[in-house]
Amino acid sequence: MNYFNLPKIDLHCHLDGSVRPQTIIDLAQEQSIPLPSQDINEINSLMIAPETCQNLEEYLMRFDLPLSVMQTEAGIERISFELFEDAAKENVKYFEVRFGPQLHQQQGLSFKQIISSVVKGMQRAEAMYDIRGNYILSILRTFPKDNINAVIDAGAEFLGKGVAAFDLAGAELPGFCHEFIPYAKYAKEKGYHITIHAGEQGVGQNVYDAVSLLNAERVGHGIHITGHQGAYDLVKQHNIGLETCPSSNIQTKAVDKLSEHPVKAFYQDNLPITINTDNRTVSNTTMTDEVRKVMEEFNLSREDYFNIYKISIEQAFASDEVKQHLMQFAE
Ligand SMILES: O=c1[nH]cnc2c1ncn2[C@@H]1O[C@H](CO)[C@@H](O)[C@H]1O
Ligand SMILES: [Zn+2]
Repeated sequence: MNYFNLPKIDLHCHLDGSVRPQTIIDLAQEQSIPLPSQDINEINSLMIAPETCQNLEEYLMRFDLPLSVMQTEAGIERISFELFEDAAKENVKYFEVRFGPQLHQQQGLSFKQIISSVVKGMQRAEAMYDIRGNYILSILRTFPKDNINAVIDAGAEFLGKGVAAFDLAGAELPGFCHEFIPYAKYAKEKGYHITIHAGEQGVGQNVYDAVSLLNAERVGHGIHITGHQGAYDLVKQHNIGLETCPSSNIQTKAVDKLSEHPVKAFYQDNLPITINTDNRTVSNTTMTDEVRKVMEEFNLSREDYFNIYKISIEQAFASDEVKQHLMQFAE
């Protein structure tokens, strides 16, 4: 099967984990930021999470370098444009990209400037290529909470105009959802969709909490509902979208190897799974690669692929018009 040509939908991809290595070099030069090396291969290898990565925390250390050049409006706009361009060129037709506005204030940008820059970059790509998109605002779970509502307020102006959802990301501790109830509620009241990273690092209860306490409509990863019947049943009953990211899960040791990934078992049990990249640079992947890996490892057919494509449309935080457009590519 020609995986490159298949129409694809990516609902879980981080902007800062998906920066082109050459862009890091260019922007560092423009902004006089010292880099550990000027060699593109060296920069590339500093950005990719190594095989020896032991957990999510080690994986997350790869984000400091790209974030150092994502502190100006022009830099953020360019990186956003390039990510949508890269995705469009491998036939991603709809793309939801997430990022943490709190991570882009090292040089004093306001949340409005930051969010407006990512949206501008996306819109520039939408005008040039056959791709549609939306942004998801990720709050870092380990950061102080005093500016979360300010992020939500700044993003609310862009709802329906490039921003669609609220997310929690970063290191995953058991029981984290309890601390975020008022923020998720506020985001929902403002009109955000809700997706939450949960059940990535072993704790199925976190998925249960994300759905029951935070009103999550989708969860990032969610694979550890396998060990928690209550969470599994809740996901099934409420048709909660599971944003699976197979390569990332292997790097962070969420699963030991692809054959042990529950994506196929979930699919066979009619759970709404989607296939996504998580971090194109840090996980050294593309949608073409993720789709190929899953389909070949689990012997999925073309019909299975288009079933998953349609699940992704159903789970997308997109307008009805965009969903209809995406249905044109379905078989
Ligand atoms: O797989 C993941 N699980 C949890 N957090 C993540 C993952 N990938 C990236 N980030 C976190 O999200 C922030 C905003 O994009 C990144 O800076 C990183 O800390
Ligand atoms: Zn993620």
